[in-house]
Amino acid sequence: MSNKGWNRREFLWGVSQSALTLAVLGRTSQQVIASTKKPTSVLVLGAGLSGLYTALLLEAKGVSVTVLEARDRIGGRVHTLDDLPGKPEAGAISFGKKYQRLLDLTERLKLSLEEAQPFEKELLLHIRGESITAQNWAQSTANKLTENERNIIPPRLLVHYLQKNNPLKNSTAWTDPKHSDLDISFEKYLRSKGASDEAIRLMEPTYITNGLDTTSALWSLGHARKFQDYFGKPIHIKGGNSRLVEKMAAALKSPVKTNKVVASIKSSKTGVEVNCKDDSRFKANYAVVTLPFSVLREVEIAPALPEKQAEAVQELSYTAVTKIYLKVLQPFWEKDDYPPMTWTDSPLQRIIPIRDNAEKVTNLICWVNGKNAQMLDTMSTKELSQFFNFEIKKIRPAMVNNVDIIKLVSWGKDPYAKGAYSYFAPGQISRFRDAMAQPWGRIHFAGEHTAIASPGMESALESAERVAKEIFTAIG
Ligand SMILES: Cc1cc2nc3c(=O)[nH]c(=O)nc-3n(C[C@H](O)[C@H](O)[C@H](O)COP(=O)(O)OP(=O)(O)OC[C@H]3O[C@@H](n4cnc5c(N)ncnc54)[C@H](O)[C@@H]3O)c2cc1C
Repeated sequence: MSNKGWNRREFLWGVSQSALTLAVLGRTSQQVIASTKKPTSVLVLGAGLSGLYTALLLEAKGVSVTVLEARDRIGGRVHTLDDLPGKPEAGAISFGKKYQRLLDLTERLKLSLEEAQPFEKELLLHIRGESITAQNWAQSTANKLTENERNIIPPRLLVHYLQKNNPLKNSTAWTDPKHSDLDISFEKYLRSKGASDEAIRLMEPTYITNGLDTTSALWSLGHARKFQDYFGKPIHIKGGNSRLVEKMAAALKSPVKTNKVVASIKSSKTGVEVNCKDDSRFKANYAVVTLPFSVLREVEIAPALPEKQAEAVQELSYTAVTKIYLKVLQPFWEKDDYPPMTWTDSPLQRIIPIRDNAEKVTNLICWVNGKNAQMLDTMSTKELSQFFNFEIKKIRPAMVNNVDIIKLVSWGKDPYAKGAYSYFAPGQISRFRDAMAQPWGRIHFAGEHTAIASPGMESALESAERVAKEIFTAIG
């Protein structure tokens, strides 16, 4: 996992001089191939951000790369819904000015950035069956928080507890064994910092995991530190984040092979063999696996992974996220005179407006995380639609008949993601962190779940750089 002997700038300079630039500027790729010491081939499994960036980095040094992707589209958890008004994102939405790798890539690929929609300042709270404006929250009878907490609106409680006195001073500190005493239940940690039962109840549903009790406090603090260090004003790629992965794929010498669902990976002394569900077979000197562990656990790996790594593949947690995209038929907020955004302690959790550049609401997303998302995932589309209408009648009657469900996206049910983001349960950082991304024979591992320092999309790119260095070292 270390970057010993590598200077990131030199490494990227190598890239800027070769595949990306050549492909993007249309120069011949022969010069790149000429720089290879020995002919080496690599199978990259998965065409998400980490797989595509790995492939570009390897091609830049003359490695012959084949990318295998299960879906009929590239990008994985970067997916702009081009078929919906306003082109909302199904996956990654925004990033910050310190996502250096992502910013370098967008510059090289001549993509434009623009400010992403900021978080809504005004919102309607619907708590314990009552509708309350944020301004009236502190005095509301539905507010059962303690004296120390009652001035904080429920969506800000987590920020309050996570950013106040975060013991992790930088974005890699969560991997330092000196903090392993924090690898305990996040709920227990929050209680030790004074969080009341009611604060726990309100924080639980919308947190970015499936439960406060089943999440490591160390992971949560590390995640909070990374976001604090990396984010700032949210930005995104003009026209949608899928434009980035599309351009990355187009810059590859060999097109991504889509509809290739990897079923088994074998590593031997001389190379790797990958078999896909359509019975196609691919051989190369090395494989880079970027599949989320939630999916990799169904792929046969031979020889079997070492015990701890195998446990990590089986047990790493992934957050269920279900998004219900809504078309606005009538501006219902003009009827009830509340802001368009709703935050509630009932199962629909958050209904967030999507705005165009003129701030006009184009549509809405009902964004549900964790256990509530898992509950929605058990429903048929018809049942979910009935449940949604039943719930909005209670939380926002003005919405009834004034919004229409136009799309459902469930990352939990997605067969090639099985969750939106990885996270560690209590005790898992100490058990798995060092073992989980170790190369096994000729199989190497990348993907957001294997990164250390950076969050979100940047973490996928961080992992690609690390794995490309591993392969270059292995080639010699
Ligand atoms: C709802 C949501 C919101 C997010 N918001 C943000 C945000 O605002 N900012 C941010 O920075 N990040 C955000 N992220 C996180 C970001 O999208 C991910 O960290 C990043 O895209 C992960 O890239 P990856 O390459 O590691 O994984 P993936 O993108 O999942 O790539 C893995 C690839 O492997 C493929 N695959 C799976 N199984 C197989 C198989 N058997 N055979 C072959 N291929 C297979 C998949 O189809 C996929 O293309 C969000 C993610 C989600 C889901």
